[in-house]
Amino acid sequence: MNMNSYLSERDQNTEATVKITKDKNGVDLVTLQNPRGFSAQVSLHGGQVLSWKNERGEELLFRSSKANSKPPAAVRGGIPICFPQFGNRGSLEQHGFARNKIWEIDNDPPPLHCKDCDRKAFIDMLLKPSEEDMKIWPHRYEFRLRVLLTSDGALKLISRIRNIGSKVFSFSIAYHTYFSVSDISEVRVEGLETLDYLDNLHHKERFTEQGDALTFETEVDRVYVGSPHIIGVFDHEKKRTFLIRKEGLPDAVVWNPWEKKAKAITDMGDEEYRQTICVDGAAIEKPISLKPGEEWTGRLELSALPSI
Ligand SMILES: O=P(O)(O)OC[C@H]1O[C@H](O)[C@H](O)[C@@H](O)[C@@H]1O
Repeated sequence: MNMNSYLSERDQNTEATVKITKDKNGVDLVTLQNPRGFSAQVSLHGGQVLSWKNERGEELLFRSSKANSKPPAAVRGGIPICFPQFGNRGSLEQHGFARNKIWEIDNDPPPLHCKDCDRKAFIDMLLKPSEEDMKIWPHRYEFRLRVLLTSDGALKLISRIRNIGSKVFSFSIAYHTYFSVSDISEVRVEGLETLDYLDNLHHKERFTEQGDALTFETEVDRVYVGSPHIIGVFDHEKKRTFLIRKEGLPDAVVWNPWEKKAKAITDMGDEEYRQTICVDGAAIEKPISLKPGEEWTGRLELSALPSI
């Protein structure tokens, strides 16, 4: 696209919009667009962000060509929400059930302090347990998720989880963010140097990160504990930097399946591991405990910037 057509297209979009359509499985699909032409798509299946595009229409999140979008399958790509369990660290199914459920649109959410919400490119969703769900995880909760596109194109996910039952419960959570990258060999992750991590490839044993920035030459499947509020993912080939800002999410997961694991995964193309890196804001090592009536808030903000 040349600069003139880009500018005239941008000028036409002066308002933030929220559109709700149905996907091929009849599930609501919410499209957010900001005045600059950034867009995001969120499915009520899993409350999952499936797409995030910049003002030039370039996709910033990876989604596998083999992704199965039929509920209750988990969609491989975008930002699946792992709740109330991460991985196999508990008795529930892998990554908990939130990503498999159909969420509802929350038309009347409790007030939320949010400085970017005046531009209206956001959607509120809600997940509550059914009586069937209570047999699997016997806790009464309300999980509210706001997905928001800011006026400069950042994607924010704000979660509020409230204990509305009469017993304490605890949970883990991860925003399992599949970034789209040119090639994994071009990627560097900064902000995790010298931190301790739990290595899922070595029985969750604890190690300390030695090197400088993280680069990839083999499978990586780690939970970095107590990580900083900002992590950077640099893509040298695309000259793009993703910044991950997080609050209330002390840990960070880094995952790339590499070749062998990718071949074993049926909903991922053999070579597609090269086009993605998962870097998640998460709370895993110390599960979050909520007494009756208590609420937890976690915020994730993703921005995509040109590399300097
Ligand atoms: O295949 P999934 O259930 O979506 O999980 C994909 C991956 O998620 C996390 O990164 C885990 O640490 C990995 O062990 C797992 O392979």
